[in-house]
Amino acid sequence: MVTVKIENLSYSYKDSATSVLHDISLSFSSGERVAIIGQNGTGKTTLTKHLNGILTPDTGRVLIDNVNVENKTTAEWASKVGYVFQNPNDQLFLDTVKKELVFGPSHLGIPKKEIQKRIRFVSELVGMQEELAEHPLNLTDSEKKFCAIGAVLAMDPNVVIMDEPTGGQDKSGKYRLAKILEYLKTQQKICIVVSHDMRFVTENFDRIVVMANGHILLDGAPKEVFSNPQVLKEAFVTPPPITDLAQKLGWETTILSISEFIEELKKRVQ
Ligand SMILES: Nc1ncnc2c1ncn2[C@@H]1O[C@H](COP(=O)(O)OP(=O)(O)OP(=O)(O)O)[C@@H](O)[C@H]1O
Repeated sequence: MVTVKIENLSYSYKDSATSVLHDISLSFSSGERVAIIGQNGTGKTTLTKHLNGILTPDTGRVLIDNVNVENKTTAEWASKVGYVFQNPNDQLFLDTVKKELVFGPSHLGIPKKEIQKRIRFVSELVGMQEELAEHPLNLTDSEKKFCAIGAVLAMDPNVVIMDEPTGGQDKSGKYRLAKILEYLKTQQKICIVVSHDMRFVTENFDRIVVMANGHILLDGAPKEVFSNPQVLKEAFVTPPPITDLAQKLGWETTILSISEFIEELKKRVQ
């Protein structure tokens, strides 16, 4: 079990006159898959960087299992809070995929045998078992993302944060990501993902947090969130096309998938 609590967090970058995050309060509990959405520059990445101490709040605090994140360094939080950067080039720095996967757990003092076991499992989970000897620079952008995810999962953190993992992923990449999210849920991890891919978000998350201008506008289950087209418009969030179509047809039921659309259509023509 793990808990994350963000209490009245406000933040502005030192070189900026304007505040990025305004009095944000949120909490997450074990097994939750949460997507944070909202237009570019609204503070999603800035918010997630507070969860392992990359950034420190101006006011307010973040508690992981009731411990203030500020009380430890980012490196000390690594075993508990895994952070996958938006750009894998900001994260990968070794000359083989295997070394990237081994680096985290070996620095945590995990015994060699356990590390080997983890690498076998994680490399399969992220689809990198054939690329372990490759230099990360030789990987495709999609593979680099999975390598970066694998490097974080190899530390077995209870909180996993991924910034834009769907960026540059094709259908099979998104399918693999969905499988990873499913696995993390079975392990009761908290998984917080920043994404602009509304279809991926509606299909794979239990909860969606909508941000605009450093504020939380909506926070709830996908159906609840996407039943607020006016508020989403304010956040410059475009619902998945199928949801949009149903709303334009004037249906009160919030539709999130093609199968739901067909079911609703059948009811209406009967
Ligand atoms: N290191 C920085 N120094 C100064 N300002 C920054 C820095 N990083 C981000 N910002 C600014 O803070 C605001 C929020 O940025 P942030 O990256 O958190 O938004 P975001 O919602 O994650 O955007 P995106 O969806 O494009 O990733 C933006 O105005 C951005 O220009």
